[in-house]
Amino acid sequence: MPSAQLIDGKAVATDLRAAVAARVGGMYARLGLRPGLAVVLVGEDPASQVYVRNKHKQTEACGMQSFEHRLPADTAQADLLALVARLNADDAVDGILVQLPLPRQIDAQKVIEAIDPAKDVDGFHPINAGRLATGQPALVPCTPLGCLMLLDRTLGAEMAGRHAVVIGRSNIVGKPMAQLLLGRDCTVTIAHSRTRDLAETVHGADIVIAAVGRPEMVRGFWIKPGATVIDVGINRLPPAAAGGKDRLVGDVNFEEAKAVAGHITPVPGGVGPMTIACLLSNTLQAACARRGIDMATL
Ligand SMILES: Nc1nc2c(c(=O)[nH]1)N[C@@H](CN(C=O)c1ccc(C(=O)N[C@@H](CCC(=O)O)C(=O)O)cc1)CN2
Ligand SMILES: [Mg+2]
Repeated sequence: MPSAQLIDGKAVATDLRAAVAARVGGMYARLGLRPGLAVVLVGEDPASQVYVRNKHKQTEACGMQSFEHRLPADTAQADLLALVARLNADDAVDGILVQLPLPRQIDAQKVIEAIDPAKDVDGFHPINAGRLATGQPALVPCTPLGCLMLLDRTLGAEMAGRHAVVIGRSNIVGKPMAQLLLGRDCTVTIAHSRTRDLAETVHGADIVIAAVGRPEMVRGFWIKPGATVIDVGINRLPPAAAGGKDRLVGDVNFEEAKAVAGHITPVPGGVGPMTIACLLSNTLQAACARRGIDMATL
């Protein structure tokens, strides 16, 4: 049985963090400035706590300042908006990220729109989404940006003219991913839960991006032989046997798909590590843009 080549997101993320750290070092040496990232966590969602802790550690490890704000689960929307306003006004803060999901009393869209677009390192503000959609320089959402970097390394210029199918239409992954693929001259289909003949649609794809949030939904027989498969899903399943650990699976049935695909990302160790590395890269980009520094000179 042939087996796909694994796309090692962990290794690419390590390289990207090293490149960011080198430029952060250059910025401090030349200008005495350190980019600052503020991360806001509301509530105690266990997965979010892990992600925020990792963001803090990796921000400091690459030489940037990390400002962590933890608020109780019953925080009023007005209080969160007031904190965002303070961070917008704080010159030491180059990037602001409010960890999602937010508790239900808070309208996430209102919070996203309150962030200064110049500090919106998540790239979720409508100004950045509009810039991406119209081909202008933008802060780009971290997960799709990470997927694009993995594709650039795997396929490079061969992406042009290829059929890419994005499964999922969220503002956070599916829609920006489709824009980025268009920017690489792919022919792009956005599929979703209401798409008819999803298996057939996916079978026509040279590049599959699975971002549906349903464990192992994409089956091996859906995949065109030799296709490149990028799995964005992170689904935690109960242990397979008593006493075991939770299992993490993607949106793709990995064992089946790897027998058919040309290249595939694993879960864990594929797209996930790229998300935080791209956040650090976006923070450096925001710091340079806000301060009129040409990043290439660092
Ligand atoms: N404001 C935001 N909220 C959320 C985002 C985001 O980009 N901005 N994305 C996700 C969570 N996320 C970062 O916040 C994230 C998810 C997964 C990983 C990761 O490294 N995954 C590992 C597995 C880790 C594990 O065991 O859980 C992997 O796939 O190898 C990093 C960041 C939702 N919220
Ligand atoms: Mg992964």
